[in-house]
Amino acid sequence: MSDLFDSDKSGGKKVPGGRKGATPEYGAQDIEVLEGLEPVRRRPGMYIGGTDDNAYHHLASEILDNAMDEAVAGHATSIEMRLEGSRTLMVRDNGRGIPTDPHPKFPDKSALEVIFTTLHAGGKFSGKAYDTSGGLHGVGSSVVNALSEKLEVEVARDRLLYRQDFARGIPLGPLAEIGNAPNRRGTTVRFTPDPEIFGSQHFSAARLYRLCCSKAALFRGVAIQWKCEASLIKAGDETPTEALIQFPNGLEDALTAELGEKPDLLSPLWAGEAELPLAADGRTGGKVEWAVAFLESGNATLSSYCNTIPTPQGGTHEAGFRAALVKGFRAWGDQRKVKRAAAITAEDVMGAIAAKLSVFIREPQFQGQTKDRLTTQEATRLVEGALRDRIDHWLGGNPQQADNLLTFIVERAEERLRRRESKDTARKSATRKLRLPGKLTDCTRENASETEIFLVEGESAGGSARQARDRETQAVLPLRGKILNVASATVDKMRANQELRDLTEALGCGVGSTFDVSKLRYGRVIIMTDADVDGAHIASLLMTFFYREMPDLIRHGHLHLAQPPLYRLTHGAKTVYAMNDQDRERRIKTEFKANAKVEVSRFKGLGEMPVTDLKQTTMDPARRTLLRVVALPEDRHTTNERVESLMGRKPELRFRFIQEHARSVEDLDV
Ligand SMILES: Nc1ncnc2c1ncn2[C@@H]1O[C@H](COP(=O)(O)OP(=O)(O)OP(=O)(O)O)[C@@H](O)[C@H]1O
Ligand SMILES: [Mg+2]
Ligand SMILES: [Mg+2]
Repeated sequence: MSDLFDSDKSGGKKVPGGRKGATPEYGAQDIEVLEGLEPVRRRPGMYIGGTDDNAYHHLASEILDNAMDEAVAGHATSIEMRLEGSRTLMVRDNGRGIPTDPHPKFPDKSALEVIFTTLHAGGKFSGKAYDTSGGLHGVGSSVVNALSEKLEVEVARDRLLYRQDFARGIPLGPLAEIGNAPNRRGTTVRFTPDPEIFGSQHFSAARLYRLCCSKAALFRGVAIQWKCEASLIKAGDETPTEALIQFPNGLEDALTAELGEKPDLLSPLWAGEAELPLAADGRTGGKVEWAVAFLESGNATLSSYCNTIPTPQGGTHEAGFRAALVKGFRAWGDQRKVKRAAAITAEDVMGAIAAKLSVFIREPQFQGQTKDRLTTQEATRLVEGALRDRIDHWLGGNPQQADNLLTFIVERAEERLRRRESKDTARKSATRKLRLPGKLTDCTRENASETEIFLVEGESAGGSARQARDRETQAVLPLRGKILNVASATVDKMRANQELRDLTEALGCGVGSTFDVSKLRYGRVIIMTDADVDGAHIASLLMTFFYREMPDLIRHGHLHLAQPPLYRLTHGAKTVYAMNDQDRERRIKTEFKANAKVEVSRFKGLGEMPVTDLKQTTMDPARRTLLRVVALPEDRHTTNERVESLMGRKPELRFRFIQEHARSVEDLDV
């Protein structure tokens, strides 16, 4: 195992004659296969979400969760947690005891050893030994073992006492029978997290005590005995040194305790539990339990759990809970003919409650091993289904109280609508948040008149433009090389074209008869194509599109052409850019000494131009030159005709350009 760490052995050969600083050849010898528990020690983040304080305490959760699973399955009634030193924790339960017999697949090892030394070994995959367990991956015990400097397991089972010790995941000997245990059964795990992984971190008594309280509240059938040496409790911390933690009324007790002495309740708590429908095979479908306090102050909180595992990031069970509540209040409003209740959203209800929600379901799915979010799709429907009737029933049971709550929530909804309205007008419709195309890289400034959008040709130019831009004021939208030739396309075909749709969405101002210049999201729309024939063609197509579909955009002076150079001329320290061949010759003559050997490089496209060059010459508002597009002040009808007939060749002739320098704007005949 240790030679996995030995980079000399796994390092590849150097490439002969390779570039200076080149990496060694990359081949099969670079692909490592980590065995046993090695992956856990090498990448703890994948298993416990990091190596910080949360990760450290997650180790305690894993062991406690296993004891809880045993209790929830109906096999244990009592759990003990003892903080024995700042880094040593003991967890004991009176459950069935981890199986100690030889494992069928590994006859020379006990099941216990397999569980603690093998990833993905567990009794919770099939649902035969456990119904609604928090454990499901079969990695918890082995991960804690791998990350512990030492770990001891003691199992009392079949009147015998067994024990096995480990160090950093490696057994120090086989599972041994160490005596009789006539009146005892269950599992004890004692472990010390490895400072090699966690540095000088240690357990927080307060945090562990809170963990025990929340677990006990989630399952009334268990009592948790807490013990901790007084020296391990910080000064001023009220954590007891010893306590028997039990909540006979489950979540309701826990919520009451959490709300403190004088909660600003609008009604008594709404709490209860319900069975979930039986599974197809007739086994338990699990259950849902909840406690909800409606609060005047709106200090909203929601703690949710699945199979006693906290889900701080919510998930599908919370979605079902929210849906049941909001539908319940809307239905009550309907029944009481309160029209305004239709405006209630989940946000209005959830913002008015402090609540706890706990579900027990079979084969839950979580995001990752830290299980922060429940992803089981079915949970939404199950929870909503179980709670819908219950809330109707609760509201209907006390109409006076239900009306009061409804009024409170409707007021919240109306306040929300008012807030949104005033915010909308303040933010100006021009910068309204719209559905924006995915390939748009937007700028951060809100005020439309101070921003600009670059329309560029293709992804690679888009990449350069994104790097060269000013994130605050410049947005970038890459368009696929050849856009539709709008002059010859029907309106339907044009509107179905994805590139043009993305463009329209990004601008936000609509097209044709729905065009509204006040909704334009940017002050300047800048076409930035390569300085070659293709680039000019694409620019013409775009100008024609604007001319046909958003003529006012041009009339109000929003449309511009960027002027990227085609050449870079260097001699010594001096660098000059040239727009075209003519410009190049002129500049070589005028800007450099006669007979100087000027180095000329031609940019193949914007995508190949170094980002700093692109910024300096074309994008930086302080140095660039822009052409403003102005439609010839002709009768609209004739211009239109001429555009149609000329399109595909040189429609830009139909426009006049005004050159805008960084600081001055001057008319220019092109
Ligand atoms: N305290 C215990 N009492 C009885 N059996 C236990 C106990 N702790 C662990 N086990 C057994 O060991 C198995 C492996 O535990 P482990 O924590 O590694 O995985 P898991 O609980 O199945 O899943 P997860 O990785 O999600 O926690 C469990 O499935 C269970 O069969
Ligand atoms: Mg587990
Ligand atoms: Mg395991």
